[in-house]
Amino acid sequence: MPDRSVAEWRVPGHLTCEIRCRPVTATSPPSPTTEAPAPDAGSGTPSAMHRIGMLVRDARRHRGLTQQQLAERLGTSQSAVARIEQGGQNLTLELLGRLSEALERELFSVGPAGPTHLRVTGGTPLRGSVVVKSSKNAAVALLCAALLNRGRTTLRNVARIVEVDRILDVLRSIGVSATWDDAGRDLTLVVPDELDLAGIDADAARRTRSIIMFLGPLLHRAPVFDLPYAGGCDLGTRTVEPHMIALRPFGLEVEARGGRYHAAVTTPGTADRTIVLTERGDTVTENALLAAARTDGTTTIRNASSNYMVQDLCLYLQLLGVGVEGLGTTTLVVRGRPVIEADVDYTISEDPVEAMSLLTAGIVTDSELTVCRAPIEFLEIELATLAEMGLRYTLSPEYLADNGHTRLVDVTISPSRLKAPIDKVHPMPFPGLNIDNLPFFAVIAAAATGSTLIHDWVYDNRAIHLSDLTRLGADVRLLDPHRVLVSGPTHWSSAEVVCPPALRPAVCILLAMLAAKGTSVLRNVDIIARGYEQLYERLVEMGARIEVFHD
Ligand SMILES: CC(=O)N[C@H]1[C@@H](OP(=O)(O)OP(=O)(O)OC[C@H]2O[C@@H](n3ccc(=O)[nH]c3=O)[C@H](O)[C@@H]2O)O[C@H](CO)[C@@H](O)[C@@H]1O
Ligand SMILES: C=C(OP(=O)(O)O)C(=O)O
Repeated sequence: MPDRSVAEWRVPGHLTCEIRCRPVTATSPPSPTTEAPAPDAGSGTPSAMHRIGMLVRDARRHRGLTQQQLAERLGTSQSAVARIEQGGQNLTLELLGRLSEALERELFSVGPAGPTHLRVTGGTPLRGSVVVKSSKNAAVALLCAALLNRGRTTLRNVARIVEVDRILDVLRSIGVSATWDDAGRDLTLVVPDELDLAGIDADAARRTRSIIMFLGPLLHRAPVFDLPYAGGCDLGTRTVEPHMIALRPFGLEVEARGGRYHAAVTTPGTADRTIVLTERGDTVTENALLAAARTDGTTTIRNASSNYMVQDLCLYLQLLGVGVEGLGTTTLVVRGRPVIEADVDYTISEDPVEAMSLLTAGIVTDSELTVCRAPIEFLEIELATLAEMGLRYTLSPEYLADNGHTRLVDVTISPSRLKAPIDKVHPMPFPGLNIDNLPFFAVIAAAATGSTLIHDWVYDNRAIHLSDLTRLGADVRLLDPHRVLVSGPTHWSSAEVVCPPALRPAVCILLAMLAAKGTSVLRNVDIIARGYEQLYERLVEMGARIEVFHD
């Protein structure tokens, strides 16, 4: 196999026509009428016509249409629609186009076919330096926060990731204007006087958990509204109850029914309020801040998260003229402004989780590597733990991020002989070890001598995905859904692995492949684009051998 870089693979030699099946979530409305049965997918591999038929049927049901209603939109008969869905109708491109229009969704597109896979030839060190991009989690919070502002919000240095696109799709669907600058880095948002909440892109909304952060801003915009259920990675059940508790003092009552949150808002009774969060969660703190920002009087939020994305949000709210005190602490005091109309520019700060991912890439490949613009305040415990494990690194003098607040450093790591830490590695809300950085310790622990206990008390399903590292030769024992025991050092070996359906574990497998001699294949990597911008290209620039390919 020739050694081709990602850049070369990204220029397709030819275009293929692809029928791209968009998954329909479990919350789709049930099929409302009597209709001809669709082909039985369990009876063998369905033909292309059957697959298209199933795709049409799923899309129709997702829109809540009967076969008869779809037939009317197409100007055909119900029996013709039944034939299409059974795979018994030859489809012209013209008919596929009309179907897409009638179903209001792209059923086919021209481009590289199928999901994205990686071919990774590992076992060689990386070199040079890499710059940390801005954070996914601050970006989604600020996109939701922009809904508060009647003026123009320009967000600078926005990560070009799928999670941002999903929230943008939702914002645009309700009428928000969102325009990238020519370089595609800065985003200008203008919110209309009236939002089209009925037109919300439910498909995009259901793919992200961050849609929950629409509740805080929207309670100022409409007395009743609906939002689709929040979705996201497969990390196990994630509660929304703390959000409901936090938003009740602002007059918001939410009933979850039929795949949607039905929200009703009454005017809060008191001028000032104190909210005690039952969990020190990041998005729940952000939701409380978003609700408080336009509520008259003073809101005190106790047990607030002081994590990086919350700090970015506080800084943006301050720019909007909202009084926010207690930045970086667990008590935030907000003096709301019922009308916010300000033209502001805010530069999103660097992502500590991306920084940790890039450091891990260097550590497990025994590299001399510099990770530039790492937000040190949000990596201190991680680095202290790594120092304890024997990692050799140096830090540049600190400098400020473009938001004027976040402290950055360049971290240079050197090849090190790692040993397991004496105590377990476990996350805590900031200033603890970041919950999203924990999975990377599994890969690092596999490279270290001795046994490391990794305790993910937070997510029911995230640690489970780490057992995929065994496919590459690691000794990872799942003690229970929350605890893995990793014993090293690992003699990594190449393998073919299907990407776990969770962002950080997926990246962990990729990084282990960089450490493994020989050629590995990582299948269905599209989930990585949810939170990382051009990760493969940037690793290739550091000397990694990664090819992107499609079926
Ligand atoms: C868009 C965004 O910003 N996402 C981050 C945010 O999600 P988010 O704020 O949505 O995280 P969740 O509210 O889902 O919290 C994660 C899990 O931790 C539990 N929990 C949380 C705090 C607490 O004090 N006690 C407790 O038990 C929750 O019940 C849940 O099971 O925070 C998570 C935890 O840092 C991160 O993994 C996500 O990347
Ligand atoms: C769990 C994560 O994020 P989200 O809240 O967007 O699912 C993550 O970033 O690893």
